[in-house]
Amino acid sequence: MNKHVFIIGLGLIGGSLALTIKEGHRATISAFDVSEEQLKLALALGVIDMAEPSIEAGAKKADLIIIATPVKQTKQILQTIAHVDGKPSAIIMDVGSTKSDVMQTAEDWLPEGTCFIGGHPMAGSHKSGVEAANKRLFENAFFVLTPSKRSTAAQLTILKQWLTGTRATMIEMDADEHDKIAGAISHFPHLIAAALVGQVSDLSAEHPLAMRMAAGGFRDITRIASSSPAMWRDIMLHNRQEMLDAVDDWQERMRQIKTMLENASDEELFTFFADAKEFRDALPVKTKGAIPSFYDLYVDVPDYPGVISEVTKMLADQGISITNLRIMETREDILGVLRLSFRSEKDRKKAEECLGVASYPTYVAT
Ligand SMILES: NC(=O)C1=CN([C@@H]2O[C@H](COP(=O)(O)OP(=O)(O)OC[C@H]3O[C@@H](n4cnc5c(N)ncnc54)[C@H](O)[C@@H]3O)[C@@H](O)[C@H]2O)C=CC1
Ligand SMILES: O=C(O)C(=O)Cc1ccc(O)cc1
Repeated sequence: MNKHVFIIGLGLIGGSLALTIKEGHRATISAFDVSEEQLKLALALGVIDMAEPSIEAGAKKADLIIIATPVKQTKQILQTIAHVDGKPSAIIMDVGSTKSDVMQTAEDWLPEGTCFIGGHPMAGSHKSGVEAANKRLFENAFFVLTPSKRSTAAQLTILKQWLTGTRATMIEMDADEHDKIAGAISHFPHLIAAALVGQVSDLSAEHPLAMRMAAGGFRDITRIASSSPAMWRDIMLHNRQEMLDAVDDWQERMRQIKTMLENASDEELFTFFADAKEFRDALPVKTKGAIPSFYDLYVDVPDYPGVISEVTKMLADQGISITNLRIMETREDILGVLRLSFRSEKDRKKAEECLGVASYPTYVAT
């Protein structure tokens, strides 16, 4: 019999998972989202087979339930699911960026015998919404699973089979360890990126040129400051203690840097940068899917009618699919005025070559 997958919260991650599951399984995929727009768009894009009128309606018939909402909502949703008389063999998972709170809620609320396994794909983007969903989003990335008393080894194996289409590397981890590591490598960098942007934003009030001159390094290190504010607020609140510890550690590091600068200590400053470079250079090579920024290409186009259709036709003639297109409003803010998004690095490269032949300057700004 056809299996049924039910996704609650059909944005970037829910939509991307729907696409990966569709590839590998003959299952019916349905979804519920508080945003009707997201559901309509998902149906139009073929990301899901049907929309559900409520959480209860979808959860009742599902073999796999995926909660892919912001972490704050996940708690409420688990409480709703707890009252649904669903299939006894159903597996429930989430994809939230924090795990301890969610695992505790599942433990507190779900009836004995209900299977819940925490999940966190360590790949994503600063973009949100089902329109940004991409079946290659998780390729080669780590996908953390946090099994608990609420799951068996056999259920974990079944869940991994559902997720094979992600082509991610599954790792199992305790929720507290997950929150410590994710706190350091993912959550805290978001605080730093937003604080750096704040610093330059304040500076630009007096020196407007700062905004226009912000390039290279500043763009690299602050890309994630363009992420969803609501999502990151909730992640911070769910991983508050780890963030407080990280802020303490950071203040101590800044104090040491201040001393090095006050002492004009050239040797210490050199070592500070050299140590950082050594560790950074030794990070695993960024392969597709390992927390990618999407495959965007900025194209500097002249301002005359029809130029956009000229560019898109050129790419279509070469069989290169564009997944998104946006006209950037401020030329000063970014090199190039047209932002094209592609499904893969290969497509972006092909587009770069194709447009290069036609003498359009292109830029990659990750
Ligand atoms: N964005 C990213 O790069 C990553 C996000 N995550 C986690 O995945 C989860 C989802 O994130 P995204 O897909 O990026 O967010 P998103 O904003 O693209 O999608 C979330 C969806 O949930 C819906 N929603 C909100 N409250 C709801 C409710 N009560 N019931 C039903 N639907 C509801 C929203 O309308 C939206 O469509 C979050 O918990 C986030 O921490 C995990 C890995 C990467
Ligand atoms: O765009 C980026 O680099 C991200 O930071 C994506 C991301 C966001 C949330 C996660 O829990 C994991 C990855």
